[in-house]
Amino acid sequence: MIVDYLSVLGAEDGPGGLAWRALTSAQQAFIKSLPKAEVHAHMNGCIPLNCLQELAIDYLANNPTTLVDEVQRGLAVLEKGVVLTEIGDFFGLFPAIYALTSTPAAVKKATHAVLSSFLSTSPAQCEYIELRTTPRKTPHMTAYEYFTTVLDVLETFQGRAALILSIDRRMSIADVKAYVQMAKELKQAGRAIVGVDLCGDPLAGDMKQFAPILASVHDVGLKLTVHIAETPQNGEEDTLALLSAKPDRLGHATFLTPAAQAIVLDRQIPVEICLTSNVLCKTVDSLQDHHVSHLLTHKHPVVICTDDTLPFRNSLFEEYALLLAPPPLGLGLAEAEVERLAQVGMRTAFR
Ligand SMILES: CNc1ncnc2c1ncn2[C@@H]1O[C@H](COP(=O)(O)O)[C@@H](O)[C@H]1O
Repeated sequence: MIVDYLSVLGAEDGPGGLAWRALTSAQQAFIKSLPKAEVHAHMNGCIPLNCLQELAIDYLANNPTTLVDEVQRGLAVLEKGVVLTEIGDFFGLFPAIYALTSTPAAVKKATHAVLSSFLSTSPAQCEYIELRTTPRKTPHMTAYEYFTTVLDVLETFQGRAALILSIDRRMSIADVKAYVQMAKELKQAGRAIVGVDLCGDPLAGDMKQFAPILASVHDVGLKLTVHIAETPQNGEEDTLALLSAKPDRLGHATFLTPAAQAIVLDRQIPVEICLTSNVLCKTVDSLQDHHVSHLLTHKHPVVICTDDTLPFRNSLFEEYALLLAPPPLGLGLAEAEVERLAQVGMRTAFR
């Protein structure tokens, strides 16, 4: 049975909210008690809505003309709840969010709010988070200032958080080289950066050109994770090029071809699984059809993550509820299996 989320969703509910409420209080307590790691969370995709609304008040007061319509439209969509026809619609949400995080003060506030939403709730959503973000130049700061502002705030969480630098598939090769170099220098300077990610529009960029640059992060002890085979249009060439960079984890890995899948299973490359994200972006037909089940039958390492809590309105507790709740709201896994997956998550962290 496929759940028709649109007909059952309340303003605050995603698939995970429904799964969470289908659990007994003992099961909810069990999920809360598990030590967990969040390793696939995009900073600008995880800003709590109330923080974004506060940033919008400042922004609209200080920018009487620039992008006001776009920001108001974007905020209205996020407030109402995002409904996506396909994954391409998702990337259209970010210009409004980016307008609101374009000064160092706004970035500081947003970073603190994101990390607090994972680490400072009671109980915390996770013990440890690897947050990722894309260096971004704005009229108010350089990409280096943006990235180190996030890093400065993150380091105040003292070992409970580390940063991954995201490379966007839409970047020029010159930018990819420059940002990979930035990541290496920050790592060598002893900052709390543990890896590099590849993300963004799944169909942009020539991955054959990106792969050797991405692979070079290993030279300084950084780890590599790549969004891979996220859509059916990602061909085998694209996927194999990314695998040639020897990634240490994979994001999504939804549409691996048999040849790619053989490599992933053979090398035991852990896969970051974002159930709500995949269901709402419609890259999987339903939770029951999600590729995580296939990976689990192969006892392949997977780590359960949130991806973008702002548009998807999910939490790490709810993602775990999707594992435990009985079908069709969840996958109906046994508690021992859910606990094992939480442990895999802690082990696959890059720290
Ligand atoms: C749904 N799955 C996804 N697939 C691919 N890229 C994604 C993504 N979710 C988020 N991003 C990437 O992360 C950026 C926002 O965070 P940062 O500005 O980096 O902090 C988006 O612009 C997109 O490039």
